[in-house]
Amino acid sequence: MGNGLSDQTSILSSLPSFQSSHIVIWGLDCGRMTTLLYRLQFNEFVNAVPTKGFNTEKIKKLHDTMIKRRKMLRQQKKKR
Ligand SMILES: Nc1nc2c(ncn2[C@@H]2O[C@H](COP(=O)(O)OP(=O)(O)OP(=O)(O)O)[C@@H](O)[C@H]2O)c(=O)[nH]1
Ligand SMILES: [Mg+2]
Repeated sequence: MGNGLSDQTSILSSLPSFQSSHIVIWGLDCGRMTTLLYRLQFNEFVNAVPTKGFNTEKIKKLHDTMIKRRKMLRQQKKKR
């Protein structure tokens, strides 16, 4: 999942538009949850070590992505 998450924008753009939200990623050991979290946060592959407890990150990229997508949609509408 970490390496395979090549088109992050398409995944994020399928989420509903929101100002902020809490998202819990929960799964089996070595399920690549940490890899996914840091891929979303830093937009790069981080070689994660097994998590003790839990990781938490505030990701502003989601909102940025929504803004970019809205701008793109507005531009597309104007062209029509
Ligand atoms: N081959 C391969 N390995 C990956 C990929 N994504 C992540 N990994 C590796 O899989 C291992 C587990 O990833 P983690 O993100 O630590 O998994 P986790 O779900 O957080 O696991 P725990 O913290 O132990 O519960 C790490 O060694 C990663 O480097 C991938 O796309 N391909
Ligand atoms: Mg982990």
